[in-house]
Amino acid sequence: MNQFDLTDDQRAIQELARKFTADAITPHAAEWDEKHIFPRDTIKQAAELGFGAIYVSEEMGGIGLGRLEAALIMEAMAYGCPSTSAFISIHNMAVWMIDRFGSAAVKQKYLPRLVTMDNIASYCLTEPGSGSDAGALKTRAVRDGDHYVVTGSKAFISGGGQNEIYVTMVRTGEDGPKGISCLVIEKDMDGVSFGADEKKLGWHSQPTAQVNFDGVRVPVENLVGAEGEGFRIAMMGLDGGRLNIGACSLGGGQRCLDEAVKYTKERKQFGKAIADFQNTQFMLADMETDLQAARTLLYAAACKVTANDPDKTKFAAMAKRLATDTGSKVVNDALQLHGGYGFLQDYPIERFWRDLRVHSILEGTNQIMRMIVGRELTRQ
Ligand SMILES: CC(C)(COP(=O)(O)OP(=O)(O)OC[C@H]1O[C@@H](n2cnc3c(N)ncnc32)[C@H](O)[C@@H]1OP(=O)(O)O)[C@@H](O)C(=O)NCCC(=O)NCCSC(=O)C1=CCCCC1
Repeated sequence: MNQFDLTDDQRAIQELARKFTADAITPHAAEWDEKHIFPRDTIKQAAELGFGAIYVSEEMGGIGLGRLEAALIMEAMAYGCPSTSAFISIHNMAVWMIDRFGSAAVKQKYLPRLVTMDNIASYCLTEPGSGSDAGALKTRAVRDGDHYVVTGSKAFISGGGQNEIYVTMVRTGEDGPKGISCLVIEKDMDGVSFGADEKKLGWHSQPTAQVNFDGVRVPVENLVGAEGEGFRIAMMGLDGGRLNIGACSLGGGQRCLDEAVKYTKERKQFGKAIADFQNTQFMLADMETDLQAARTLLYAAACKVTANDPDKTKFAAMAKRLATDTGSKVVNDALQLHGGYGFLQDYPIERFWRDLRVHSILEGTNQIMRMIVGRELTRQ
């Protein structure tokens, strides 16, 4: 695997995440998928390694690492289960928003229970009527004394109904991105309710549900950043989230490549291992090449986001687009190389095929990623 000039510390965190995956994730992932088990205990074990607060400073209980280290962790965990890795990534994105933009009071109130993952955070931007056009969201928060009164609904929320904390983008002002603010809302606040657990193609180890707010009274101190800064904060959160979703595709894709190499060396047809046919070798060669290329771009993008480089949003979008498209292509080719067996649940490929499919849709579709890159290139 590409080491991209990793430091000793980065290799150590990668090894820690790989060992955790081999011990605690890989042996159980097929069962979580088949029985739709949400592995809260395993997630708690991940938090004990610091994986619930990757970007949070050590004084606040986190491990204070950067975007490349986070990508290494997510990539390693996705080798066992892309769904569980992505779920932990989303929590980290929401926690980063609180840690980076929250007041001292809001950080003190929420971070101690989030870093341990005793409470888990959801990221609430998408609504039934606004997906790609996130700036058109309608959930309204009206100021009433020292509270906001929140009314509206959020759709496709990972952890919806299970998580305790909802980092929610709401409209406090004018139409469009500038009227949006970010609020921390708790599951147990009066007026919070949830839709049914969505039935999905993949990502079975995590719940997904609509979250509804019906006149929920949220203390003003739960505002993250100033009024009107919510869209920018949400987008900055997604710059990091998109890297991690890309990393999950790379980890899942690597697992499928490794499975395909193993299978084609064992499977015999026409009197020899199918790995000895040129067609197989060309396919495996392209899978390896494409994964390495996407990984190199993703790690470079991660360094740019950590450094707050002016090009960071463009690089995160390019990396998310390339890594998730590559993951989808690699898992599809791995399934083809497994022949009919790839279509059966006896082999892990079909689970990865289902889990990786959504990565080119969520946290910004790959069409929106191209739009971001195109806009940056043509900006006057
Ligand atoms: C790119 C986009 C389409 C942009 O839109 P517009 O044209 O309305 O807004 P525009 O004019 O581009 O911008 C407004 C202000 O905002 C600043 N800013 C934007 N990005 C950033 C950024 N990255 N960093 C800092 N500032 C940013 C921008 O500069 C502007 O400010 P200014 O007016 O200049 O002062 C945006 O809406 C987007 O991206 N959609 C995809 C949503 C989408 O990705 N969901 C995913 C939801 S989450 C999800 O899918 C999950 C699924 C599973 C569970 C977890 C979550």
